[in-house]
Amino acid sequence: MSKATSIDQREADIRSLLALVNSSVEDAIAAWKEKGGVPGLGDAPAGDKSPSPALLRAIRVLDSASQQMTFLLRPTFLNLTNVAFMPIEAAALRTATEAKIADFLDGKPKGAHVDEIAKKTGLPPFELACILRCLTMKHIFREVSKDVFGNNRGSYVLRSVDPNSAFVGFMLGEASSLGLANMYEALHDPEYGPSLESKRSVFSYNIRKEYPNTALFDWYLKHPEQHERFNRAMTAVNLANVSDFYPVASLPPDTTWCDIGGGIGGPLAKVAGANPKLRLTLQDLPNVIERGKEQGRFNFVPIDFTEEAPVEGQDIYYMRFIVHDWPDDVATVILKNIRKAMKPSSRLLVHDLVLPTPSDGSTAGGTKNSAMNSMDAPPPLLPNYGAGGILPLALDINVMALLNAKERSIDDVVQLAKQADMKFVQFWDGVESGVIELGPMH
Ligand SMILES: C[S@@+](CC[C@H](N)C(=O)[O-])C[C@H]1O[C@@H](n2cnc3c(N)ncnc32)[C@H](O)[C@@H]1O
Repeated sequence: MSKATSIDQREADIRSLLALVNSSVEDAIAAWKEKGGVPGLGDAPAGDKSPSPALLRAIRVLDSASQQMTFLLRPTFLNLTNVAFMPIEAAALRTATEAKIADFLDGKPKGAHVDEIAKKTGLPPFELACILRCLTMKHIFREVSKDVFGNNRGSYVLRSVDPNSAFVGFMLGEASSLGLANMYEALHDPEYGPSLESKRSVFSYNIRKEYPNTALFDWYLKHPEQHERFNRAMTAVNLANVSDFYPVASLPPDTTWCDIGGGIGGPLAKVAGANPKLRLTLQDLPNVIERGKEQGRFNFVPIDFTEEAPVEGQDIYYMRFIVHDWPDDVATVILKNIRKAMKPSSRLLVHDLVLPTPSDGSTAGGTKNSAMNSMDAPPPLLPNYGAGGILPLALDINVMALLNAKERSIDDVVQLAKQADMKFVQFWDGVESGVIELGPMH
């Protein structure tokens, strides 16, 4: 246990946290101004602009400092409810999303009475009012007057045309009810607990009676509606766009860029927007590629990346949120398949959430890179930013539960790359996520 701090030091720490809140708020306002100005509670969200790394950096400090500060000042039981009550908010959000309430409220600036919303959705009015009022406390919907609810910035993205609604549907649908449920029981199970195979995850445990030996992506093949929603959900993931922290715009004309496991083309469309002179290829499973074709304009080549190499001789191979979907043995096979297709100058960009590593001057693959460390939070914040740095750690649990997979540190990826005859070139920091650039070893 750490040595108890003096009362004076504790007060000083809280004031230091408040100073970090103040400075990070100014940084966040400046970052929003770059994108047109700070949004209000009632505004519709501004298009699908990706957050800048500067904004993500400011928010990381703000979340970290404000949540550490309130944790210190709140009674312990109330701190516990912050986590233990999360399923209540999640259930309310799922219900409002499934009922398409944001669609019904669209174009109604004065909102609608809960009785009217209840009639439209087939849900009972008393319960519905409880659900909507709870969500208004989190700035999702607003209560215009007693029992009259309207859309706001938080609810507008729940309209069914918006991929964010698919993301909520996926996370609070199969990811929660089949992925995160019964985690304790699955991890205790003598067959599923110790196994590292994709088809022995918590998700596979929960579906084992109906679908024995089945991993998530195989289950999706039998559930086209959820599969479609999953593919749309991925296009909602709006962290820093790769072109905001990797020099996509300055790549020479006709550079070939192959997005492996690119889904229905969300990330590739942003790459095309940053540099229209690139030659772009989208690869994914055949049925996903068919859906991607509806988005147009790329070279579409189906692939099973666990079985075959991607298109040969590309300048850049790019994978976003792919390596984190697989246990080490399969991830190595995928990297080996890509290595087969690479020419000496090819680069592989592994874009994932990156687990923090200690700031002890350690190296990735023997190459120092000062920008690669995220365990550098200013004290008294936790070195890994605590609440402000939770995303990679939370998603580490999510991919573990769904696929027996994991998020990785830079060194973890470099170790996998070595087994596939690839070496570390550089790390590109996107704050929440990052790109690990790899090249052929020989
Ligand atoms: C987490 S999603 C990421 C999609 C996209 N890269 C993005 O960031 O939005 C994983 C993708 O891997 C694809 N995938 C899964 N197994 C695959 C396989 N064996 N071969 C090719 N693609 C696969 C899925 O269809 C899905 O599009």
